[in-house]
Amino acid sequence: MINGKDWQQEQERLDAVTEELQSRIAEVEPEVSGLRDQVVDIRKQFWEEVTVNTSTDEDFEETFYSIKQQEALLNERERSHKLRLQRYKSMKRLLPSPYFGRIDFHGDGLKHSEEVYIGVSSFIDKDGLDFLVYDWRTPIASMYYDHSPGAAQYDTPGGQITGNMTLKRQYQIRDGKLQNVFDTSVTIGDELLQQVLGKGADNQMKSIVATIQKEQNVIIRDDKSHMLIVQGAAGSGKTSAALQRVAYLLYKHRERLSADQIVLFSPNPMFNSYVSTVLPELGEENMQQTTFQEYLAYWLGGTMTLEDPFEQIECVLTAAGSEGAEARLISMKYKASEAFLHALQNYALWLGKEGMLFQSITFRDRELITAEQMKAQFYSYDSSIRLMNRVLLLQEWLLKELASLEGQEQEAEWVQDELDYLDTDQYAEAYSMLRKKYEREQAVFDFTQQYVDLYGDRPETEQGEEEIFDFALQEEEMLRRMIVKAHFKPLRREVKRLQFIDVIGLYSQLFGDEALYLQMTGEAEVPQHWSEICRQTKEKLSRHELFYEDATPFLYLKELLEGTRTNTVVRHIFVDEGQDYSPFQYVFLKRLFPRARMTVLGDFGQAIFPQATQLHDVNSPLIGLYGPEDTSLIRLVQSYRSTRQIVEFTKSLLPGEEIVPFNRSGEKPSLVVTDTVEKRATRILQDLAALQAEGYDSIAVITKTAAESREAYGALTAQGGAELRLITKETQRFEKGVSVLPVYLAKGVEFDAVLIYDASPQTYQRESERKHFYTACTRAMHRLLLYTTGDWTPLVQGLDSALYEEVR
Ligand SMILES: Nc1ncnc2c1ncn2[C@@H]1O[C@H](COP(=O)(O)OP(=O)(O)OP(=O)(O)O)[C@@H](O)[C@H]1O
Repeated sequence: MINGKDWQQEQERLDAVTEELQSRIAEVEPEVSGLRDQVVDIRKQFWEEVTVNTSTDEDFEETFYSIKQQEALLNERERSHKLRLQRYKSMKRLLPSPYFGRIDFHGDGLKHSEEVYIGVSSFIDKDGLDFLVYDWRTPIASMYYDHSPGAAQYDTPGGQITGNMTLKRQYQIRDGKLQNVFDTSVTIGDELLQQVLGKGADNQMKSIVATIQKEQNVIIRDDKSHMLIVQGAAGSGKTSAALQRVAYLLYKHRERLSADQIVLFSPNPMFNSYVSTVLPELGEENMQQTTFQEYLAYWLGGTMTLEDPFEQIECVLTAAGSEGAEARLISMKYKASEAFLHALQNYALWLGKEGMLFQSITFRDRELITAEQMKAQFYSYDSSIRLMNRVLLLQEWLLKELASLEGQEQEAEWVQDELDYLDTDQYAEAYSMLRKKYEREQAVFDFTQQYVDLYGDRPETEQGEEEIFDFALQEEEMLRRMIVKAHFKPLRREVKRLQFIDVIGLYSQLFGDEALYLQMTGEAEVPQHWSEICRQTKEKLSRHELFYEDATPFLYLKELLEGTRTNTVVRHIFVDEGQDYSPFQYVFLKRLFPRARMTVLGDFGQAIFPQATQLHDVNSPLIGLYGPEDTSLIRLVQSYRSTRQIVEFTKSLLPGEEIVPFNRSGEKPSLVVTDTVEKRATRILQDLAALQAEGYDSIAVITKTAAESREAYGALTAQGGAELRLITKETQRFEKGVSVLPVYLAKGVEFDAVLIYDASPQTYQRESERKHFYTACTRAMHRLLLYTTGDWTPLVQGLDSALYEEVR
C-alpha cells in the first residue's frame, strides 16, 4: 500500500482523468446516438445526389463518375462514423476503471521521466499531445510486464529505448474510486494476482491484461516465429495468453489484420462460448472460432458419415480386452503417426505409376466411360506430370468425351419417347431458344445480302455454302439436344467435382494387401493386429463411414490427388489443446492455411486423445513443420488456476512434470469414502449444498465417460438433487450452477469446485487413464473432492497421504 499523500494525489489524478473522459463522452454522445440513422440517411440520399443520364456517351461517363464519387463519400463517412463510434465505446469502457498500472520511466538522455498510466485502451488529452492512458499493447507499456524497477528497455519500430524505471504501481479502481494501490517490485504484484485468482469462477473467461506475467507476455507479443509452440502446465494461462495475443496482434497490425483473418481451433463447441467474451471486453472483435471436426465435416461435404472425437474417446475408454478393441486402439495411434503419413505420401507417388482407381460413368444403366478406359487414359499421360495435374487432364478428356457422347445420344430411342411427352413449357423454351438462334443467323444473312449488294459477290461462309433456316427441322433437333443436355448435366457436374476418382476405393486399397502396404512403408514393420485393423477400416468404409482417426488421412489422400483447397485469407491460426491433434492434422492445417502463422498451445500432461502429439520434445513433429529456425518453443510451468494444495495434489499425479503452484492457499483435496452408491449420492448432494452455501456457484461433477455422467446424473437426481445440468457433446453453452459432465468435455474450462464422481479402481485402473484423471482434477480452482465406494484408484493409492484429507 502507498502512503496517504500519494493516495491523495492518485485519487486527484483519477478524478481529473474521469472528468476528462466524462466531458469527452458527453461531447460525442449526441453525435454517436444518431450515428446509425445518419448512415441510413446517407444511404437513402445516395441516389438523390446522383444524376443518372445515359443518353450519350458523355452523359454515361458523367453518371459513372458521379456514382463513384458518391460511393467514395459514403465510404469515407461510414469509416469516420465507425472510428468515432470506436473511440466513444473505448472511452465508455475506460470510464469505470481508466487504468490498472503505472510505470515511471526515465529514458536515457532525457531531462524528465514520464508517468505512463496503462489501461485497456489509449486516451489522449484534448490537445492531442499527452497520453492520459496508454493502451496495454503499446511498446512502452511492455515494460510494465517485462521489468521490475531499475534498468529497463523497450523496442519500438525505430529501435530500442533504454532507461530507468523508477516506479511500478498497480491500481484497483471501481466506478472511478481507488480501491487499492500497490507498489510492486519483482513481478506484477502478488497481492493483485492473489485477489484476482481468489475470486469465483465465471461461466465466461476473463481478460488478464492487468496481471499478465512476464513469461506470458513473451507469448502475447511474439511477432517473429512462423510457429509458436507453448507447452504449459494445467492452469498456466495458455488460453488466456492466446486470447490476449489475438488482441495484441489486432492492435499491432490494425491497418492490415482483421478479426476474421484469425482462426481459433477449440476443443469443443462449449469452449467457444466460454472464451467468447474476452476479446469484446478488450474492445476487439472475436476471431473466428471452430473445431477441427467442423472443418473435417465441411471438407468432406456430406459424402461420408464421420465419427466425432468424443465417440472415438468413448470407444477408447470403454474398450474391453478383445482383439477388435485392441486393434482399434493401435489403429488410432498408428493412423495419427508420421509413419502412416509417410506411407500415404509414398502411396500417392506409387499411384503416379500404377494402381489408380476410378468410378465408371454410367448413364441409364449403361457404362458410358469405364473405369478401365479412364485408367488407360490416365496412365497415357507423361508420368513426369504431377498426379493432380494428370487428374485435371483426365477431367478435361472426360468432359470432351461426354460432349461427344451427348451428341450421339440425341438419336437414342429414349429421347424420342421423352420428346413425345414434353410439356408446353418445354416447347415454349425450345421455341424461344430457336428464335434467338434464328435472329442471330438472320443477322448473318442480312450482312451477306449487303455484301452481295456492295461487291456483287458473296463472302465465303464457314461451311462454304449458305444454310437455310428450317424451323420445323431445327425445332426437333433443338428439343433432342435440350433433353440429352438436361440428362447429362449431373454427369458433367460429377466430372467437374472430380467424383470419377474412387477415393474410398483408393484409401481402402491401402488396407487391402499387406505386401503393397509394406512397400509403402519402405518394408518397415506393420503395426500389431494389422489384419484386424485392415478389416475394421475396410468394413467401415464400405458403409461410407469414417472412423475419426481415418478422417484426416482420408482427406489428405484426397487432396494429394485432387489438389488442396487452400484458404489464403487467414493469417493466424491458434490451436488450443494442441496436444490432442495428430502430426497428420498439423500437416493438413499447414496445407489448408498456407499464408497463416500458427500458435499451438497445449499440455502433454492432458493428452487424453489417442492421436496425441508431444509439443515440447526435441523430437516433436511440430518442429519439423516449419523448420527449427521458424519455430519458437515456450514452456510455462507456473500454474495459476488452482490453490497450492490442489496443485500439489495434481502435480504428484504426474511425476516428473515441472509444475510450480502459485502461492494461493486453500483446503487440501478431500477423499470421501462411502459404503454404497446411494450413500455416495447423498453425500455428494450434501457437499454440493455446503459448497454453494460457501459461495461457490460454478461446480462440476466430473466423470470419465458420457455413460458414467448419465449414471451420476440419474443417481443424484434420484436422491433429490435438483437443478443439476447434464452436459453432453451437443451442449453449446456453460452456465453457472452444478454441471455433470465427462472429463473430455471439461477440457480448457474451470470450476470453483470439482467433484470426481468415482475415483475407484473400477473407473481409473489403467495407466492410460492417468491423464484423464489429472485433467479432471486440474479443473478445480478452489476445492477438489473425490469419491469412492471402496478402494481408491491406484493413481491415488501411491500418493503421500499428507497431500489430502481422507473422510469416511
Ligand atoms: N496472468 C494472469 N493473471 C490472472 N489470472 C491468470 C493469469 N494467468 C492465468 N490466469 C488464470 O488462470 C486460470 C487458468 O488459465 P487458462 O485457462 O488460460 O490456463 P490453461 O493453461 O489454458 O489451462 P488448461 O490447460 O488447464 O486448460 C484462468 O482463470 C486465468 O484467468
